[in-house]
Amino acid sequence: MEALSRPIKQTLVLRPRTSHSDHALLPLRSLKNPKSNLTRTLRSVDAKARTEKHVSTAATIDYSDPGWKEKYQKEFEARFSIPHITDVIHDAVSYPSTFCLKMRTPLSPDFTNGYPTDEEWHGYINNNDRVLLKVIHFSSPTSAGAQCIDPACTWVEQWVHRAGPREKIYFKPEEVKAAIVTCGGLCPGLNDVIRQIVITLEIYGVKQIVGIPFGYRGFSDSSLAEMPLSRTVVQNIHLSGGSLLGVSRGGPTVTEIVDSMEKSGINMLFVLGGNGTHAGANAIHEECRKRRLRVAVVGVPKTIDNDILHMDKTFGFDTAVEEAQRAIYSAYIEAHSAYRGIGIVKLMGRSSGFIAMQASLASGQIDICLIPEVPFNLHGPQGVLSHLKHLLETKGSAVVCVAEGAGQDLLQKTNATDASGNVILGDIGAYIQQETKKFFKEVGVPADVKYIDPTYMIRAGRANASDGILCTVLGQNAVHGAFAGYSGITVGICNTHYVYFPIPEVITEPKVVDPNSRMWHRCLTSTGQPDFI
Ligand SMILES: Nc1ncnc2c1ncn2[C@@H]1O[C@H](COP(=O)(O)OP(=O)(O)O)[C@@H](O)[C@H]1O
Ligand SMILES: O=P(O)(O)OC[C@H]1O[C@](O)(COP(=O)(O)O)[C@@H](O)[C@@H]1O
Ligand SMILES: [Mg+2]
Repeated sequence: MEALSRPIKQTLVLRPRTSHSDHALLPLRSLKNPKSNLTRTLRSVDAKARTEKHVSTAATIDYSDPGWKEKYQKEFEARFSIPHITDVIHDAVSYPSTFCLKMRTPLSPDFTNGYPTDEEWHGYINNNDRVLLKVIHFSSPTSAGAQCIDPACTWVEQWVHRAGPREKIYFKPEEVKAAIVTCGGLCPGLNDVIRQIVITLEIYGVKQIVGIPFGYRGFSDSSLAEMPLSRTVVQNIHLSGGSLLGVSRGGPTVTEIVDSMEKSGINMLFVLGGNGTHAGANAIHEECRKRRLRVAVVGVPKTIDNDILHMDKTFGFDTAVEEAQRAIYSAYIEAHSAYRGIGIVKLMGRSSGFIAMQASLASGQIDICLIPEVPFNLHGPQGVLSHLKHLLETKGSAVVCVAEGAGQDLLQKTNATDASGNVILGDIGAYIQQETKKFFKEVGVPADVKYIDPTYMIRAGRANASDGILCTVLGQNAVHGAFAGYSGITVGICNTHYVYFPIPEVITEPKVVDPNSRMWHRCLTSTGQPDFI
């Protein structure tokens, strides 16, 4: 039995998927052997491409083979095909959907008279609908932010599955017991997603909906009872931050979780969380398959850091950037009002600097933005401290925005981890504050240094309007995905369209800021900072 609190890389088994007959795009049908060497090679090529912008894959793909592009696209289709309960439960039958916005009168409680309306309604998603994952045709590997598959940066179409309600569903609503669990740290919007999942489940006709208290822990702790949920219970929960259900890190084993689900009769599980939670969700999905349970496990990515692969953004991120403005503004006012003032703001971002970068850009008050993806020196003639001295001499004050994962190489490592196995980072903000004070004392010039860490104030807030809408669409699509019979999937927004991804594809590594991207360059233009190397 394996505990849940392990580093993701040890747990993830990237497995082949079989494709459900009516949801494969016809020209790109799954390969007979999706676990071929080519699959593995291309996966690593693609991962490398994400971090290095362009790749030389001559050693792994034979570009002289006129069919290389078609092979790549087939492999891609296999990788991004979404698991379906009929992959293992071959006799699972489908029913006409009970989700039809032409039938908004309350549905009969037991559906004994059959399912609503056979009339044609053009509100469903076809299983073969797809969304393009990449929309830019880079004509050269040197183009800003270019991600290329071959050295010539050829245009290769990469399609992913469109999210939304299907005409056929694989669960009878009266036989569904749906559960929702929220794991990891807080993030604005959790309550909005819970609310939408409950409301949409009720529209399908589900009567048994429960919340699992305090993350995965709620599956094993007998003192924590399931929380019954309904539209009445969730009606106003989005007006508060946090999670109605509570959150936690660490927790029971996958076996314990699935045992508990079986005991309680849960056959739809909605899992709200980040990369760790999704690794857990995928393990639960795999265990359900192993036991041949007719269960749908669907994730909704929750990461304030916006560090999940392939998605335009995750909920809570916009709110975090907006809330960060208040901290930055306070730091600016403190610095500007002091004699030779320096304000330092630390923002969230364990491995990705999206919040720091966007908050810096939005505020226009940041002189130095430091993110995990871009190494920097603090000391020395090119270092941050020398630049701060220059800023005090030329502007009279300065404001620094640092992401929590930045400059970890400058801090002493502790190897400490939290209950989920995440490395506990050193406090880079406090370190910069101390070193700044020390530096100005040593050079014998005054500096008034103020440090603000708004992390928990930001995390605990309620979602802003744009995140509220994102949560609404994601929550609704999670329910549509489960009813359509998909499992081991997560929902996301991709090039402004909503899609389903197989979970492993979005958590192989964190999404990071590309230091060669236009957005990072815009940030540098805005701050006017030099390279600190
Ligand atoms: N590799 C993993 N496999 C299975 N479960 C995991 C894994 N990593 C984390 N978890 C579980 O997922 C939950 C949330 O993980 P955590 O890393 O704290 O937050 P997040 O989901 O936001 O990354 C915890 O209960 C943790 O035990
Ligand atoms: O104090 P906690 O709960 O461990 O959370 C701190 C961490 O949570 C985060 O907000 C991220 O949370 P997740 O791991 O849930 O995405 C980090 O930015 C921060 O380091
Ligand atoms: Mg995480």
